[in-house]
Amino acid sequence: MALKDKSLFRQAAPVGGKWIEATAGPGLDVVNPATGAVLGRVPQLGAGEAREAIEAAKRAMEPWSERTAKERSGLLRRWFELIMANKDDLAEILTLEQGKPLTEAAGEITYGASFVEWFAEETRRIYGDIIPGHQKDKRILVMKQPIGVVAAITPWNFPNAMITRKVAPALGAGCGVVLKPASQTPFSAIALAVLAERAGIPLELFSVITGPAREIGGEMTANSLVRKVTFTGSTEIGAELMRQSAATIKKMGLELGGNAPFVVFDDADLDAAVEGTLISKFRNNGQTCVCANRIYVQDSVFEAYSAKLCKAIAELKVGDGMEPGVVLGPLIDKAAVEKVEEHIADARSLGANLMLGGARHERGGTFFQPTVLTDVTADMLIAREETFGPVAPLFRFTDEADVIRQANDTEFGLASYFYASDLSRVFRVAEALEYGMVGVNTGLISTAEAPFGGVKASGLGREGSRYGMEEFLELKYVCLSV
Ligand SMILES: NC(=O)C1=CN([C@@H]2O[C@H](COP(=O)(O)OP(=O)(O)OC[C@H]3O[C@@H](n4cnc5c(N)ncnc54)[C@H](OP(=O)(O)O)[C@@H]3O)[C@@H](O)[C@H]2O)C=CC1
Ligand SMILES: O=C(O)[C@H](O)CS(=O)(=O)O
Repeated sequence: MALKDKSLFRQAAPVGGKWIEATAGPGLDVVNPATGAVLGRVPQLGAGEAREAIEAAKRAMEPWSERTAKERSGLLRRWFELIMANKDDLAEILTLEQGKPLTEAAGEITYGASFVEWFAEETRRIYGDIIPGHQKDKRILVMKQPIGVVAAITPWNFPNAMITRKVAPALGAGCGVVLKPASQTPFSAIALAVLAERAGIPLELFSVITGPAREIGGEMTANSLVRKVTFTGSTEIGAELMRQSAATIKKMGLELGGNAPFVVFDDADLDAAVEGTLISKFRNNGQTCVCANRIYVQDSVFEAYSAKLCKAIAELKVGDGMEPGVVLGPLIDKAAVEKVEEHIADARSLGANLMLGGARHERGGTFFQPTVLTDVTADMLIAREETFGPVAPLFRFTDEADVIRQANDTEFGLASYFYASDLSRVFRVAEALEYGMVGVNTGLISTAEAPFGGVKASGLGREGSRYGMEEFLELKYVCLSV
């Protein structure tokens, strides 16, 4: 690891304002998915440290929320500036622990920092209301106040941005945060805490608890000081956390699984559609919850689109994310490879044809060939489950009403995409798709300015945009008799 600032790679975790070193007790190894080499160790913490962190965050919240919005905003801005100033180091740490190519990791750091920048600005615009009274002597005030201690649990696929997308608005709202990052990618979270402390944000407000998820999550969901649980990950775990949180009536923010349709109509710009497919399907090697998971192509353009797509995919370089020119890194682990293989085998056994790839890459390990399947049908696993890998399954369709029905035929509702030119079709289809987000003639929709989130089994709430700040606030109605 050739960091400019070696203090950013810290084998320790901040708990309630104190750093606990990995060498101080039992630790957890963190492995580079591209090589299998151990990168370093983090402390193995548990319910006790989670409780300590929650209590410290509660104590620190009072003076923190009493600071002016301008003061909190200024400290978040400073954190943003430090993240951007250390982008290269943060990107290297991210690539080494998660596997994505260095250029893509740098893009994630910029994307993650944009949430800190955005919520530094939103912090100063947490407006309340004064509503005309219902009686002559009454005045109605609506105040917005910090919800309380926030517990955040984040996944391995975006180990920087999924953290800033939660921690920045929570701190801006005046809350304290206790974070459990994914075990495969804790160093990106720890580096963010190093920089938050350096920016002047009190460390008691931002703890990182590394260790067994179920034990730590159990404390987070049971502890009554935690008033908000914000989670990004699988639908299965999101539902479990919701059940566990019910006893203490916590507000839930759930960014869960997806099964995004990507529809190419006969009036689409096919070159743009291929470009959109590459970014939507192969970003992070297909390991994002908003990746195109089912690609529907209208009959009359199927041959032209699929030929263009295969030509473009064949040029994608597979390799270690630290190598120049690599576009597709390794999958996160062996289980991810096995799920991709299961989806391909199942589809082919039910009649799908292999147009490109289809097997483990010659590099070995968890590298996989980018793959295109045709003649895919709704009865295949790949149509019903999120693949979370570099497989593009192509479906044919005839008419608009039919493809909308197919696109909506899933319990998920996170992201969806379609390419078309006719304006009335654009509005018809965008309004008919049952998803939290719709990309029209684009395969990349994620940005701090917009509300990110899903419906149905894809979750609750929104992150980013002005809506993302509301998730960490409570409304207080004051009825004033004057
Ligand atoms: N909607 C969205 O924005 C996103 C959704 N996802 C979805 O998540 C899945 C892939 O991510 P993956 O990380 O495997 O998902 P998981 O749900 O397995 O893990 C996500 C996080 O939850 C933790 N966790 C796991 N089990 C528990 C538990 N019982 N109690 C508390 N915390 C727990 C994990 O910790 P540990 O690492 O220690 O196991 C990790 O930090 C896919 O379905 C994907 O679609 C992923 C990213 C974004
Ligand atoms: O974890 C994910 O998949 C992210 O939410 C996707 S995005 O925000 O980077 O698009």
